[in-house]
Amino acid sequence: MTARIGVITFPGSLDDRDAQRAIRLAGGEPVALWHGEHDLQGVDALVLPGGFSYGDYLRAGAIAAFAPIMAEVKDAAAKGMPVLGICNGFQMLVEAHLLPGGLIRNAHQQFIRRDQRLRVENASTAWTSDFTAGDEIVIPLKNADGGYIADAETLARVNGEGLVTFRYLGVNPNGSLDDIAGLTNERGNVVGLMPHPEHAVEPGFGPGTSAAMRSGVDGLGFFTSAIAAVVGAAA
Ligand SMILES: NC(=O)CC[C@H](N)C(=O)O
Repeated sequence: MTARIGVITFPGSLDDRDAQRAIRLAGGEPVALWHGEHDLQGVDALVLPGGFSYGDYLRAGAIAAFAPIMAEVKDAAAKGMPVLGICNGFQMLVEAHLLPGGLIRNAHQQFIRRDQRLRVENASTAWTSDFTAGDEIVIPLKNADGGYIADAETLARVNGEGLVTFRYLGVNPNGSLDDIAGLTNERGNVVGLMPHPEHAVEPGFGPGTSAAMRSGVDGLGFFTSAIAAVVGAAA
């Protein structure tokens, strides 16, 4: 079977096309979905892409979390469908309470764009199984509101239960608590992160300085992982 992975476009989404392309390059079939509908078109997995949904008004991701299609996203996530939120998509997942904590303005108050080193902390999620815990990857980071916050109890829980999926390496670019760059839920099907795997899927176009074996294409593993999860579940 070919895994059908939906990419939801919101008003202000920027990286939906890149996410679709990444899915195709990983061997899946991208399906374009629209925020204002209640139809997931039978997809096997979902990507909430990066961008500036609703112009980041109120808080980044806060309005998108109430978009009509989010009702179906929540149902699908509860049933175990792999859901990936990238940057603005991560902000939506947090605002929709599908992942714990919050994302606030970068500590230095500036928009940042850099090739970011990350350590894979949890390789047992639907989106990270093609990595090994401890792997270092480099993918682009570009946002204004990437500072991860949580109360002390939540922070202890995400650290203690292995829900931290990625940590920033080298520099902490935005003041995120405990260098947290990405999280998963307990079940491992919902993952969100601030950096952008969909921009590092083609040799010659992604960052070229990775210490890992997937130099320049470190983002591809996210999509191949989810495809394997979907195909494995159907077998
Ligand atoms: N690249 C993005 O998705 C940016 C997300 C959000 N608009 C921010 O600036 O934080």
